[in-house]
Amino acid sequence: MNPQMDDTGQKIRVAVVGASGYTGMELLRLLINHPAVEITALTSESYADSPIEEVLPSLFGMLKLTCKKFDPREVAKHADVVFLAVPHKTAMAAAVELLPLGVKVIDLSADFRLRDPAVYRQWYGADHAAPELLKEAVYALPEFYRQQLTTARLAAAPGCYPTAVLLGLFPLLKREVVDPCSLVIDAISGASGAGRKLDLPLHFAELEGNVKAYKVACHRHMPEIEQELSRCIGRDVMVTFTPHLVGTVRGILATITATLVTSKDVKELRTLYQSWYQDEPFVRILPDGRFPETKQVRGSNFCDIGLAVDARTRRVIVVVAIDNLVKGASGQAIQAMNVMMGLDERTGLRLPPLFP
Ligand SMILES: NC(=O)C1=CN([C@@H]2O[C@H](COP(=O)(O)OP(=O)(O)OC[C@H]3O[C@@H](n4cnc5c(N)ncnc54)[C@H](OP(=O)(O)O)[C@@H]3O)[C@@H](O)[C@H]2O)C=CC1
Ligand SMILES: CC(=O)N[C@@H](CCC(=O)OP(=O)(O)O)C(=O)O
Repeated sequence: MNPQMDDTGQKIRVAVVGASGYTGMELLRLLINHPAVEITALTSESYADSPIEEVLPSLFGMLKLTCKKFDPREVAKHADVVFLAVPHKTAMAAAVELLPLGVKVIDLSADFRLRDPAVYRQWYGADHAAPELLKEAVYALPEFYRQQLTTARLAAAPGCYPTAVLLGLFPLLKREVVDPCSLVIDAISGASGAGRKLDLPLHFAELEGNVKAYKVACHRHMPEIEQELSRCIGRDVMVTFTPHLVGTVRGILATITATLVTSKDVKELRTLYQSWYQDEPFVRILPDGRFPETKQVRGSNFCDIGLAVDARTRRVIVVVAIDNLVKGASGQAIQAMNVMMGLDERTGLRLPPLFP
């Protein structure tokens, strides 16, 4: 098959719901260069009837489309695939309206990530609008659910922190190299992880020069991480997860520590990771002595992983970096779309990081 077309030889018509936000914007930045895609519809509630190049001046001259208020019939008329880049709770209502109209839906929010509606209610404070769809939705981490994505009509793009943590931990847990009760995760995010909406702690004067822990022991990504780790090894896993906000724009750096239950040295662990991810285009296992940096992945779909072993404490330290808006959101969603539409998974995503 021509890797630049779907199996009918047509361009894939794509709509972005929530085009005015950060992940919507990032979807457009990447999709504009995607050779198999035509962007056909954009929605925004606050900027209805505004040309996108006015809403997002960085796209001036690159995309001649006007944002409309969300109308599922209008969106479905113009699209084969719809990305939902809107807040939790809004996304599930939109998916319920869109799916019967025959489009594929890729949701960037958390609405279809958790499989148990009771867990969703506990962490998101609302009843799920479509619990039956939770069974159908595929958790869109292509490195682990590639096969399921090939036939999916509803994909739930993982959260940004879970993406980094799961890619960093799966090989260790699958190969039973660490004690699953010993997982401690410290992760740092830039402010774009919180979206574009106005919020006092994100004001320049409060954010610049600051680093702080937040939602300590109660972040809603904890159940998402635990769900996927538990599925990975077939028994319940709990983690200690501490997110931090730092005064920068993009990037997540996650440092994961776990107690080794076998006497593996760092060379053996690196070999394990290299073989685990050898066919993965977006996971890079760094060589001995090198550790990931957010600036080395910025603007790209890469997930960089570095490893160390502290022989004194018998703990392994896994450091992971991603760009929260790319591999942590929009790039990953496009990667999932490529799989769902039978395209080469790398299409439109072969971007070197933006450095310095
Ligand atoms: N930022 C990140 O790093 C990541 C974000 N996500 C998830 O992706 C989704 C989008 O996040 P992000 O782009 O950062 O958020 P933003 O706040 O930047 O954008 C949200 C978008 O949704 C629209 N919107 C807001 N409220 C409503 C509503 N009630 N009904 C319809 N549309 C609404 C907004 O604009 P308008 O008012 O113009 O319609 C805007 O286009 C969220 O669910 C978020 O959790 C996931 C992974 C990473
Ligand atoms: C810095 C910051 O505020 N980050 C966000 C993570 C956003 C994200 O990736 O994920 P969701 O789609 O699950 O909202 C937070 O902690 O809520």
